[in-house]
Amino acid sequence: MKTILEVNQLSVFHQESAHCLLKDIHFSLTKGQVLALVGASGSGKSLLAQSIFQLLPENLRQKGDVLYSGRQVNEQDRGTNIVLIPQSVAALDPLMKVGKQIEGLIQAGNPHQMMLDLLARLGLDADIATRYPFQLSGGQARRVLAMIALGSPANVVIADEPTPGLDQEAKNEMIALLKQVKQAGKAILLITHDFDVALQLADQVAVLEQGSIVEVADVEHFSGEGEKLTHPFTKALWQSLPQNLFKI
Ligand SMILES: Nc1ncnc2c1ncn2[C@@H]1O[C@H](COP(=O)(O)OP(=O)(O)OP(=O)(O)O)[C@@H](O)[C@H]1O
Ligand code: NI
Repeated sequence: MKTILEVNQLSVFHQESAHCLLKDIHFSLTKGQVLALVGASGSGKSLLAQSIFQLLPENLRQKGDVLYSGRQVNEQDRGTNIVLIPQSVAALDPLMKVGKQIEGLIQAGNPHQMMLDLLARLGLDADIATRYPFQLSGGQARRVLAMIALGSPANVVIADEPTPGLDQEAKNEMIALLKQVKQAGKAILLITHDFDVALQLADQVAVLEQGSIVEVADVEHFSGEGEKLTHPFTKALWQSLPQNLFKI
């Protein structure tokens, strides 16, 4: 299978103190592959997403390689080849109506109709399109962010926490949409706290601890009592699922 995103020896550090926040990260993604990235709050998940996207905060620097189709990622790749569903809903443009923001990214067919179809598929009223971001609830804003990314032509989708704030129905709809994105042959890096979501979508799960990937496990290895998993954090995640609680 052809690799479309490759991350090699990627490190992120403070510009001034050289303190390392991500250390020697490497993984690759092929078409139609979903890699879930899990880890405690503050372990570096969002920084990894931002560094792949080459959009780190100003006081941080990165070194190492991020390759799209075998060449270094550049600014033009953002939003065209690689798209980010950001963790913060502040990423929406506060001065532009929501419908226009979605339509702006849909390049094929009839953008207005596709925008309305996507709204309906995510269980959102059509009148959402005429509102400004501040007039949306947190869960609505999150779904709109996902729509913007899913409507884009990019081959690589980085989803930074796509499900918090969603009720079960909206969460299932988001999972179904991401499954369609996978089936369309796009690669997804799925950052999530919701381990159940990771297991429903991912081919592999990477575990980040204090800036390092400590294990990459095939999703099939999450079975039984987790004997095929190597790292204690990965085992603890598996054992903490409601269906496994009675076993420990
Ligand atoms: N601009 C910055 N300057 C200095 N340190 C930062 C900066 N941004 C993030 N950090 C630190 O880097 C570490 C990783 O942050 P990051 O946002 O990637 O965590 P995360 O795994 O996404 O957490 P969460 O699950 O809460 O979203 C944290 O310790 C954070 O305080
Ligand atoms: Ni984060």
